[in-house]
Amino acid sequence: MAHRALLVEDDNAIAMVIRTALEDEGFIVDTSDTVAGRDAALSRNQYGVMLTDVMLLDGDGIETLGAVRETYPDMPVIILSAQNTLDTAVRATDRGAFEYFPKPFDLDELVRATRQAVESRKSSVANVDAPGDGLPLIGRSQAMQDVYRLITRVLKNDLTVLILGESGTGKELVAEAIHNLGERKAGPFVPVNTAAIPRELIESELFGHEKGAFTGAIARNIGKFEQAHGGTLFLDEIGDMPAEAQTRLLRALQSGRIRRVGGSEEIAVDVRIVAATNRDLLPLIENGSFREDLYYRLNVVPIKLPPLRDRADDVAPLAMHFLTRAANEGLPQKSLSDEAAHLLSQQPWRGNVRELQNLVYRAVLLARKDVIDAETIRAILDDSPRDIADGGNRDIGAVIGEWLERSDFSDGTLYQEALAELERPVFRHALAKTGGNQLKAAQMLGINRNTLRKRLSDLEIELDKFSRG
Ligand SMILES: Nc1ncnc2c1ncn2[C@@H]1O[C@H](COP(=O)(O)OP(=O)(O)OP(=O)(O)O)[C@@H](O)[C@H]1O
Repeated sequence: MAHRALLVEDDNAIAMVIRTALEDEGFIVDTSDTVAGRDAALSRNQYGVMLTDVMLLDGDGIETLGAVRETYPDMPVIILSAQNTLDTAVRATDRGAFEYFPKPFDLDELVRATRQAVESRKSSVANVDAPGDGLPLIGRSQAMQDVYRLITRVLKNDLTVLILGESGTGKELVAEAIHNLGERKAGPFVPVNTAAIPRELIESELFGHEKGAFTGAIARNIGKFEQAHGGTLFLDEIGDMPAEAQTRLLRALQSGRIRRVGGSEEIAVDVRIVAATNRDLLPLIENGSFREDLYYRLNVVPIKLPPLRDRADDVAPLAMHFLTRAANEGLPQKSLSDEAAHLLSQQPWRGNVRELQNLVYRAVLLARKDVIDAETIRAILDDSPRDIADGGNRDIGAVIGEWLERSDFSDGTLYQEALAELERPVFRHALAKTGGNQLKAAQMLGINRNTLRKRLSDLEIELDKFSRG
């Protein structure tokens, strides 16, 4: 049986393209370009699915969707939007949209979703509170649109989410958005950085301990799982979790119960798990340092955050966002010249959004005029760890050859000098990657934090070049 679809779109060209594609698929398609026309069509015919634009000639297709959903609760609605913000995506799904397609969209994917919608006839979302002031996630690139769509799919359920992406891509921000926009928002959001806790304390951190459980356990301690009861537990840097803790975590996830270290009682906990890592877990599974069964438990809904260099369109809006934020924090109000914005959009951003944020704050402090120009940006970039780190790409053999031409190293320092030449770019890369976070840098390097601090001082590496603000 042919399905009837209602297409509400005021851009004639887009309407024509979608209509043709759907008709090719066997749909009978009616079109309308206004809210009033839509309502009239709905009252005349029964539709298997409606596809609607947001901004229509006489109103907002999302704002008026609630009434449509009330009258036709079984009709799936697909939103087509040029306002590609997380807010629009959330607004759309809150009003009961089945799917959300940011423009420009992939036509094949839209047709597939339309077919799926009429076949399942399920309305994905019931009435939900307005999203409130959810955290801002800036960026309208296609890659971020995909992220927003995934986020909206996990807001009304408790599915475990695994957020993947390089350091500084916004994994924690996404985890917070899932919590703050979801149904557990009244409960606690409890982040745990599993890499930052000493190995011997991680179980007690997660599950708590009873008084006297081990030397130093002078009082009962409630772990993160129990603290997150009714809310969301955000397990960050999950790829760095020690093996024993992985086993206990898996057991807790399977049973929904935890046991405090040194305790005998099993305690039921109601938590939503959102995990994140900047490491590629598959090789860790292969080499035995990450449990495969835990991986499958966590990887129910993977959300991959793209590196900033793959979404150059997002750079300028993010920079503007940080300028506003800096001003709200009491720093001088600055704007960005077009040339400066263009220059920023061309950088490789190895430290991703965090690196951009640090740079914008430095620019705000450095710029003498109200408008941050390309020259100021260039000066910061030239002075940044990236350049110095790239210096490490020089062939170390050639460098040593040059030294030996100039000196016979009779003072016996060749070995030390050569090591320092190697260490400098390694440390700088590690610090650039972690936005100046010494703990994380030390973990990446596999050296003690105090050793790192000492070497940084010996090598006269200035930390503030890498850190925020
Ligand atoms: N899309 C975004 N919009 C606005 N701010 C962002 C966005 N993405 C990241 N940020 C900001 O960049 C900084 C780094 O983000 P976040 O801490 O979430 O990254 P992460 O991926 O968890 O990093 P790590 O793996 O190093 O812990 C934060 O200050 C965050 O607010």
